[in-house]
Amino acid sequence: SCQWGYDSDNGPEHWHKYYPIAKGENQSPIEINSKEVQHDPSLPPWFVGYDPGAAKTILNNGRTCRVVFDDTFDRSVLRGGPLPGTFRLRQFHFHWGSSDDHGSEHIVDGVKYAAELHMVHWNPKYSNFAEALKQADGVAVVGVFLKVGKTPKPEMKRILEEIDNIKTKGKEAPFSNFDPSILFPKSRDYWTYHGSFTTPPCEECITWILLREPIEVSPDQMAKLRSLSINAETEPVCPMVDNWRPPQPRHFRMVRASFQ
Ligand SMILES: NS(=O)(=O)c1ccc(C(=O)NCC(F)(F)F)cc1
Ligand SMILES: [Zn+2]
Repeated sequence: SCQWGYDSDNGPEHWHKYYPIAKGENQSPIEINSKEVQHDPSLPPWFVGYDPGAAKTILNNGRTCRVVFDDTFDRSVLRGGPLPGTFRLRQFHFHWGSSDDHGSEHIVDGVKYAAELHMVHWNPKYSNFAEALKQADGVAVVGVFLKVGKTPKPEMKRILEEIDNIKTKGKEAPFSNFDPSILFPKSRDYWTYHGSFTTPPCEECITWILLREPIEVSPDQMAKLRSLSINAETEPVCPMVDNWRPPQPRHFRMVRASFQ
């Protein structure tokens, strides 16, 4: 059936059968090779104005851990950088590996990070997210790499504390008063290119803003993320790990850097 996933029988190599765009020319993720990146001095800085009160719930949807925000008005927004106008924060989620040496979706000069955080925003010039994802300029995702080091990221604590309440598919818990910009690294340097959802329906609607500087988390924090399960409560335990899509062909796309 159409239940896509990351296993050998429903994973990225199968997605095109139900979502033909998965074989498109603007798919994500991609490999970023610094040598082929074009520094664009005209790229402005990006800004966020997030209202902590917009945070609503944290859920396990059987494929990732997602935090959802109220996006019924311009309450938490992203603007600047390569974007035309302001984009509304809708949710953020993660992709990670079964061990610290892989797990990110984008790969930078051959480096695979342990995980990748995606902050998903949509263009309110379209009436809703479902409409926006059909447009080339409909969605903007800020990607942040997670690397494993000795120092835990204190700002990840609240998210990881909720993991025990959303262990299995379909579990949801209230998640309020959270400004996700505390998860950003110090530097605002970024790469940007046009791409797609990295999961079905793989729509080519995303302006990617990938931050160059990773955030550092501890081994225990990564282990906490890996303690999530993809199964429902009543089903056999199946760890939620390796929920990443491998890099897709870049084709004729330019990757621009905001930095030299
Ligand atoms: N991994 S990613 O590219 O940031 C990414 C971001 C958002 C969605 C999403 O909203 N899927 C649900 C929808 F839209 F109904 F299909 C999928 C992937
Ligand atoms: Zn994602």
